[in-house]
Amino acid sequence: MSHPAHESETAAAAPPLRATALPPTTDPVLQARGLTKHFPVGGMRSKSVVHAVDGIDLSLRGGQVIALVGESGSGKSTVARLLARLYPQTGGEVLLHDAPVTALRGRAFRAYCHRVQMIFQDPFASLNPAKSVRYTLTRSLRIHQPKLRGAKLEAALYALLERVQLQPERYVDKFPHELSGGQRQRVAIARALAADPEVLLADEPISMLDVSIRIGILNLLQDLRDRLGIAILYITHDIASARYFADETHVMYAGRIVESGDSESVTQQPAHPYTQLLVRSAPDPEHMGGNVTQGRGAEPPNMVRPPTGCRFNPRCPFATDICREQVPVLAELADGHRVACWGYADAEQAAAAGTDLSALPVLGENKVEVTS
Ligand SMILES: Nc1ncnc2c1ncn2[C@@H]1O[C@H](COP(=O)(O)OP(=O)(O)OP(=O)(O)O)[C@@H](O)[C@H]1O
Repeated sequence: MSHPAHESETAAAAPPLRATALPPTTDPVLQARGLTKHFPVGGMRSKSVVHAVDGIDLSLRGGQVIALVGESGSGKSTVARLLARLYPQTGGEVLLHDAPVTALRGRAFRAYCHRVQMIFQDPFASLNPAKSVRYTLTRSLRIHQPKLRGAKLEAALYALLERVQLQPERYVDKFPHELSGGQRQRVAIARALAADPEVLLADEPISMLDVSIRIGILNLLQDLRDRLGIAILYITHDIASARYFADETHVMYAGRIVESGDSESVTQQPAHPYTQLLVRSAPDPEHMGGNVTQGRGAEPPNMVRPPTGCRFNPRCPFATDICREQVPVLAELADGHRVACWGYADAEQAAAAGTDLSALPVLGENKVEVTS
């Protein structure tokens, strides 16, 4: 049996798949507006639901990476699956180039899949172990570009492998068991690229890989963003990798986005007490991918009966009555840096909520950082 080649042996030139790269765009390619998913639980007679995602807004532009960060169970994968149309939403909408997307099957769904592709966490499970790289990629090319035949199909196959920095002659006839984890993830990415997509939804694409090769996969995705102008949604529990890789970071807690903005601001001046906790719990950026701790004495929230008001309030050392009673308003801290926390509300927002500034938690101007 041949052994997986070392990751460093895989580098190959990476010419653009398209003749010309798409320039970064200002108009959103893919948007979520008020996206909500409640999963029924407890059998047919039960009215209980898991509040997996509640009212998420996201806007992905071409040539942009957005990270969706949060601990396990916060709803990140559900957002990605809703955007991939793997199941219907309970509320809100998905828009592609401003047009609502409704199809979950049929021709319209297939057309959507050309534009929006998903990469999964586990490259070991996502490739058929009985099929060679050639078979897997050729099949995907045939599905998405049925007019390709003969030499043109072979050229497209080689271009795909080069695009993911695998030397075609060396890897085209390999089987998954002959590849390292990183090489398999590259093949999975190549399969997604066969559709020539505008958007990649990457659900924890490095979390199952050796620490030493994670950076290589993120660099590859960055290259796809830069050269092809692909929009990437990067799902991760690792806020350190979001800082390194993403243009914008959105922090999710218990089905809601609690903070968003450019990655540097969100990770270097975290405002929400939960983001502060994430940043403090993050591993050394040199060793991307550590698990987020739950915080001191903290319980993950019950998603069937989530806490009222701010869902983080049972874990928040600053919480006051208003945090337990009312969903926080969105406060704009700086250009595009937003936080859903009563500690940053202004007098007008406090008055609209029927209270005054003295009833709000002491954050914002008097910010105290969470240290556990
Ligand atoms: N098909 C389903 N049926 C019922 N509940 C579900 C289903 N899928 C997800 N959930 C629940 O929805 C919540 C959000 O799950 P989700 O997988 O989106 O979180 P996540 O942030 O991606 O977590 P992880 O990092 O562990 O994948 C969890 O409470 C989960 O148990």
